[in-house]
Amino acid sequence: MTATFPAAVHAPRPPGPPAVVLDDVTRTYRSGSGTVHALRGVSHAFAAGTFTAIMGPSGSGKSTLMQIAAGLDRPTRGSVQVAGTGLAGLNRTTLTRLRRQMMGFVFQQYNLLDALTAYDNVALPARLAGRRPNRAEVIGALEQVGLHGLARRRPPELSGGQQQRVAIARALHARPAVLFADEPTGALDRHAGRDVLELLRNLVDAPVTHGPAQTVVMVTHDPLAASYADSVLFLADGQVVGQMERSDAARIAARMAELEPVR
Ligand SMILES: Nc1ncnc2c1ncn2[C@@H]1O[C@H](COP(=O)(O)OP(=O)(O)OP(=O)(O)O)[C@@H](O)[C@H]1O
Repeated sequence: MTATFPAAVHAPRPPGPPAVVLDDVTRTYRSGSGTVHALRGVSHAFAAGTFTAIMGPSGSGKSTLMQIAAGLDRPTRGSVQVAGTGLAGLNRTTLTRLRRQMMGFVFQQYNLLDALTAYDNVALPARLAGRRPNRAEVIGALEQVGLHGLARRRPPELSGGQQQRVAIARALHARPAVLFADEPTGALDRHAGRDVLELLRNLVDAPVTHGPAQTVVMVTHDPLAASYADSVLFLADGQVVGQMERSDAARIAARMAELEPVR
């Protein structure tokens, strides 16, 4: 493989208190053919103000871990805390409110509303939280991701890379404590993917003027994407089997190759 060390070499930031804590999380699915152990006793603390990539072979539990960390699914056993709040006892309404206040999402398929303009997609979380969006800030977020002048376009009128940047502008504007990204570069070409990764890196590195430091948790299959993170968490068969700090794509790829089942 020809992976090179990315331009995103970054200075370490002193670790803060955890933004997300998983404690002995197990998730079991019952299906027609039996029981699937998607996660088996996973414990991990994602420090605030850090960027973590989650990697592992297909079916190792990455998406399940992210869904549970974001309160979109509940563990069969174990507990999750986000910004100091335990998710276990929360009812659906409180959980939805916490998600809107604290979390942002960037998925492979952009999760934008096609009927809304880029501007209105960025302003949506504020509106959902009952706040009036600040026009200058919404435009500022779009400018920050290089979409100056495209505020009135709807997602179908934008390229994949531009749509993903709208999703990131929405996260910039909402300033969630934790941004969950699931294969955010999966549908993009190399150039657009690099732009997105640099934006995610900048979210974490930007000086915190108000509110909590931003934390990014990203699921990816791509070692080059993972090399933008402070830390890479490796899963296999529903368990954490390793962690690498500030590593380059070649070393991450080598670790992944050890985990992939021989075909
Ligand atoms: N709703 C479900 N019902 C039954 N089994 C499920 C369900 N969701 C996930 N699984 C199983 O749990 C395991 C972990 O799935 P998960 O999607 O978390 O893996 P992943 O590492 O994200 O995989 P991929 O890289 O292929 O997206 C797999 O064996 C999967 O088939």
